[in-house]
Amino acid sequence: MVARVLFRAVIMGPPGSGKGTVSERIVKHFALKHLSSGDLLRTNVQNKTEVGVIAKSFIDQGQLVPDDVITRLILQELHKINETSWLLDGFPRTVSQAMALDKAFHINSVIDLNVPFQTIKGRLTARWIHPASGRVYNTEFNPPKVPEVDDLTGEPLIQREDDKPETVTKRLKGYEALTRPVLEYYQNKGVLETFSGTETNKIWPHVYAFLQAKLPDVNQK
Ligand SMILES: Nc1nc2c(ncn2[C@@H]2O[C@H](COP(=O)(O)OP(=O)(O)O)[C@@H](O)[C@H]2O)c(=O)[nH]1
Ligand SMILES: Nc1ncnc2c1ncn2[C@@H]1O[C@H](COP(=O)(O)OP(=O)(O)O)[C@@H](O)[C@H]1O
Repeated sequence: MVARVLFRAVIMGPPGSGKGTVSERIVKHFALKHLSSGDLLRTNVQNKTEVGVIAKSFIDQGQLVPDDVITRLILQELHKINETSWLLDGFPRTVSQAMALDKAFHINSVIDLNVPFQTIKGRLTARWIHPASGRVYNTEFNPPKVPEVDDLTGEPLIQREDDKPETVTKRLKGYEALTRPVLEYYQNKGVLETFSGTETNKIWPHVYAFLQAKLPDVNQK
């Protein structure tokens, strides 16, 4: 019997850099399960779980949820998909989270979307999401077929409370202070792969080529 080799990847980048958009494309081509910390937290907030109630005030203020809360939540989810290759989006966001993740799993690659802050700000005010699936739209870049309606389910789209300009500014500052050191952490481990640019459509072919060298494309015609 051939042992199955699991591939564990993380996608990083400032808020609005395109992590969700690129992740959607990655999972269309490669057999990776996508786990987004933001989507998971929003589901918890909506369902008013214990974690959701704690997380809500931090998210609304553009602050990170405490390390112990998010780390427990994510590791619990990852253990549920232990037999699968995965792509983790939005976690880790602090060095302490990265160290906790390292203790539990070996990370093969970290994809870093390096998009200038100036480019990001305008994108987020035009972002609309379908909360149940995590599908992401943009009124200019990838509008839904019908305004404010999800293409696949026909359900309403929403704008995130934390995509207001003043909250975005806070989130970007938080990224600089707390998350940038995580890039250095992974750089030192030799697993960081940075993709720089201002447009997802130009960044994507490079991300695709990088992954294709490591994984079979399951969507190839
Ligand atoms: N104008 C523009 N918008 C983009 C581009 N790539 C993604 N977006 C939109 O920018 C917003 C943020 O992207 P998202 O994937 O949610 O970023 P994340 O916060 O890193 O997960 C969404 O509304 C996307 O549809 C791009 O190249 N140009
Ligand atoms: N790893 C994490 N650590 C702490 N807080 C997190 C983490 N992931 C998500 N959050 C919280 O959820 C919010 C939304 O996250 P996310 O959807 O990933 O935003 P974006 O895609 O715009 O970067 C963050 O601003 C933060 O409050």
